[in-house]
Amino acid sequence: MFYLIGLGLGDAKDITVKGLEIIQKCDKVLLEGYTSILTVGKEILEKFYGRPLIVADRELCESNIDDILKEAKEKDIALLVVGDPLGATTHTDMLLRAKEFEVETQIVHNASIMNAVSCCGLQLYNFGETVSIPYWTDSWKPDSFFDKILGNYKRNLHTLCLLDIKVKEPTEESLTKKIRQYMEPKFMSVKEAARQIVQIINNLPEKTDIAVDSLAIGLSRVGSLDQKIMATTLEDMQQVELGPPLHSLVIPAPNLHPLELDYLAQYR
Ligand SMILES: C[S@@+](CC[C@H](N)C(=O)[O-])C[C@H]1O[C@@H](n2cnc3c(N)ncnc32)[C@H](O)[C@@H]1O
Repeated sequence: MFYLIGLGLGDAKDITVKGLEIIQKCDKVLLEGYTSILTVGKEILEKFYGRPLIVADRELCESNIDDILKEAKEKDIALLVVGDPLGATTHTDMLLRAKEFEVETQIVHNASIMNAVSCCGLQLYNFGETVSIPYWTDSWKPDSFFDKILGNYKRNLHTLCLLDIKVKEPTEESLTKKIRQYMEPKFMSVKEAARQIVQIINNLPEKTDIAVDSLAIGLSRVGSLDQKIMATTLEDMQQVELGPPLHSLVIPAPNLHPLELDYLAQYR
């Protein structure tokens, strides 16, 4: 059996009872470590679950998944995913592949940033399409996510912006010299995301509904005891420090429900 188990967002104790019981009986437990991270590290999880975990990077999950699934035909194997295993991640491909191999699967759901974002007071019903904001490089500055934010805004919908994570990427030097060397993991902050959005707005040929003085909400480490939420203009968000990762940014709709406004007031 192949299990996909969500770990939730906070710490080791956010695992469900069902998930923990499965982890404890499995032959092998993998921890997916490239689409999200918990505020606690692998060692703390291992101590809490009482068993070793194998970190599964993108290469293992994408290129070597067939080997894992073949093994899951005979053994019980679990893949642990931070948040919900199907929330804003692409793990459905694994489930389809498992079906091809006739491997039985079970999903254990948990909280995701996709629903926990409601901690800022905005109603989930009023969110539009979620966007991902990628890290810009000197030569690659995609801005199509801004059109989606604008589309939501025009329909009076909020936008959840998920921010780029870069783990185990080859360094420039390793690519040219063909050596194995990886850069330090990078997690985009609300400050960096706001800077990219402000740059897009400032480069637009004409004004749009979203301006640098539009409201934005920064969220960090949602679900953990030291989560932080801050509501301010996009311009000011460029200076906001919300501490260690992970961060998300929300661009609220222009006309908020009175309850949303009241709740948000505590974060301004
Ligand atoms: C691929 S998505 C998360 C998928 C995860 N499986 C889930 O259901 O939450 C990763 C992005 O979500 C956001 N995120 C995840 N957990 C977060 C948290 N606890 N606080 C703030 N943002 C978070 C960050 O922007 C991060 O880069």
